[in-house]
Amino acid sequence: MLVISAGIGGGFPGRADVGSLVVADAMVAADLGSQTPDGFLSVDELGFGSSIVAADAELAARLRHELQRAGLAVSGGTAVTVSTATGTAETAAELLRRVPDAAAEGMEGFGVATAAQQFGVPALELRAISNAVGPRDRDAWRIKDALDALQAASSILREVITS
Ligand SMILES: O=C(O)c1cccc(C(=O)CC[C@H]2O[C@@H](n3cnc4c(=O)[nH]cnc43)[C@H](O)[C@@H]2O)c1
Repeated sequence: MLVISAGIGGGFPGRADVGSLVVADAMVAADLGSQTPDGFLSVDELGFGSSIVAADAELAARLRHELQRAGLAVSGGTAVTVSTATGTAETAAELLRRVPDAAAEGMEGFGVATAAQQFGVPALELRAISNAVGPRDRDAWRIKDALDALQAASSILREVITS
């Protein structure tokens, strides 16, 4: 059994371009914690749990390889999960400070991966990039391009998980 969280997402500039795919190595709840006068403390630092779930490394690597072989642009890195989509350069920079290998941003991945983990089921997160993570520019979102990339990836995904 395998749980896959797939959807559109933001891409960190220089890591994942609009229209490309990210197959995450890890899913991180990047804003789960507490603000303090001295900065953000994660749930890990607070001692309340873990903000990271690792993806199934072997499957993630195989999927990236097959997507590349099919001519699709794909990268790895961490998929951060947030409850407020990033809309400023400052927040994007803060997320990269917290999660230096962040490649994509979405709103569901960590929750899905945590549920899978609780049932002992491996998880993957696949994001097709519709927009850059940074200053909000709704007109620049390319949802159709991202959905086209996701559709192209889905048949390859099916082959990888059934082979
Ligand atoms: O209009 C907006 O500014 C806006 C802000 C947050 C979310 C939305 C959506 O309609 C999409 C939610 C959906 O898409 C994923 N997604 C896509 N890009 C991002 C992003 O840069 N940061 C976080 N989530 C993103 C998300 O996982 C949801 O599934 C519109």
